[in-house]
Amino acid sequence: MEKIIVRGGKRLSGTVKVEGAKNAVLPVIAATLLASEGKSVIYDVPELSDVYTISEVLRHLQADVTVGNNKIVVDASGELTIEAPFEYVRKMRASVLVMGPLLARKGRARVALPGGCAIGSRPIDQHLKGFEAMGATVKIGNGFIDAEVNGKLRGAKIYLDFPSVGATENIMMAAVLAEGTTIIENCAKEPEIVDLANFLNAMGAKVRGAGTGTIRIDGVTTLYGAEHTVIPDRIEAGTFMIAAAITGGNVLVQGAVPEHLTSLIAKLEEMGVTIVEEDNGLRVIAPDKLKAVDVKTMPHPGFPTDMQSQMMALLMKAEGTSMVTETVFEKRFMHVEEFRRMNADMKIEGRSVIINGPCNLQGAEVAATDLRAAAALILAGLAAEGYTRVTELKHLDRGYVRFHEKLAALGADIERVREDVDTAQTQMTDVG
Ligand SMILES: CC(=O)N[C@H]1[C@@H](OP(=O)(O)OP(=O)(O)OC[C@H]2O[C@@H](n3ccc(=O)[nH]c3=O)[C@H](O)[C@@H]2O)O[C@H](CO)[C@@H](O)[C@@H]1O
Ligand SMILES: C=C(OP(=O)(O)O)C(=O)O
Repeated sequence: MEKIIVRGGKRLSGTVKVEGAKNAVLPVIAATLLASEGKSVIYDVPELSDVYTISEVLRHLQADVTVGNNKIVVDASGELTIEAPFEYVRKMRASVLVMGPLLARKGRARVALPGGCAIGSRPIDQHLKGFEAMGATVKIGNGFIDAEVNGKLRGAKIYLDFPSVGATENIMMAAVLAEGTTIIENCAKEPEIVDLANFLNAMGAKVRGAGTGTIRIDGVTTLYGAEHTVIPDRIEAGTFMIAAAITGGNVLVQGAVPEHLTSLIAKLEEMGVTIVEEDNGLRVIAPDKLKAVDVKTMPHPGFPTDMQSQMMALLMKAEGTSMVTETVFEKRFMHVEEFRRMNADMKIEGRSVIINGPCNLQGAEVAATDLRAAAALILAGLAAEGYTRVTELKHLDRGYVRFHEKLAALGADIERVREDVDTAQTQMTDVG
């Protein structure tokens, strides 16, 4: 079993470079399926297990995919198949993003129904509502979603009940090759939506309004392979900003885009952290004492749910009572029990968590329950007394490239080890 072992108490300093964004590259890779002519070349692709999973999905659909050196080349100009099986969807829910492109290009898509998720039920009804509005028939049975359109998809006016990131992306990708105009209202405004729109437009699509609450798409007949550089990962950047703040450090997060991080910057400043915009990123300088604040997750430009658990780690070190309210996902608080194993003083009240800081954090053996919880437990470990051992690293590898190496380069006492269950006790003693 692999573990990250971190000994708390080191002040981080230096420079860390942010990778291309996981949540931008996955829809962009799905969108390469729309090109019936030419190859797409995507740059700044992070080396993450999710990138390998979506690449496998595309290969399964008969696209020609080459991944390496932070670049991915996709040739989808040949005959594509239409089915994304459960073995991929179970590893990564974002596999459902091939549905829009397949419907647009092939008139049919068959995608395994995503199963349960540690952060709450995650239906895709808004994606399907959009496809139906464009003329598709959607059937669910035997663990699959089958969508089919007689002829071509037709442009439609679609109002989303919630500004879902995935539904906005899937509907955009379906609409670019539809007949006529599609208008998506109450759509998501995340920077990753803008990145996808830029890539689609580079392929020859006509998408306007990305980044606002209404997107308008005029369908075109053909899309072509294009080149694109993925935006920097604002969640990875935010995670390193918190690493600096939680260790009393001074770190330059290279590649962090201030406009993508306004809510996090505002909250960190409220806590007393100094944030300086430099030419190539954000410098984060921790104060002597952190102040408690309340945080509520919201769709962009609100505070991102993908930063909620890392922020909770930081609030455990702040003086006073903080409240974190999660409004985007149903139950994204699995990390609370793990924080408690580290002596955190916090309790769940409905959709909120009350944190009484500063907590005297102690190292413990803890298990990552989802991707961001993995990062948050390591952050807590940086500020805890003694050794913290974090397991279930498959979650971390979905979204962070060489996380422990980057932290070690900033001065953290951290290593990633493989421990057999039988010898775990001995080795833990050795390390600890
Ligand atoms: C690969 C990727 O980009 N993942 C991100 C994306 O996930 P994802 O695209 O899955 O998130 P959504 O914005 O769709 O989901 C937000 C909320 O809407 C609900 N919902 C969504 C679709 C739908 O058809 N019906 C419905 O009820 C979900 O259950 C959830 O409660 O945005 C989330 C919200 O910022 C982030 O946490 C994820 O990291
Ligand atoms: C929840 C996340 O990703 P996904 O939607 O791929 O599960 C995340 O990036 O934190």
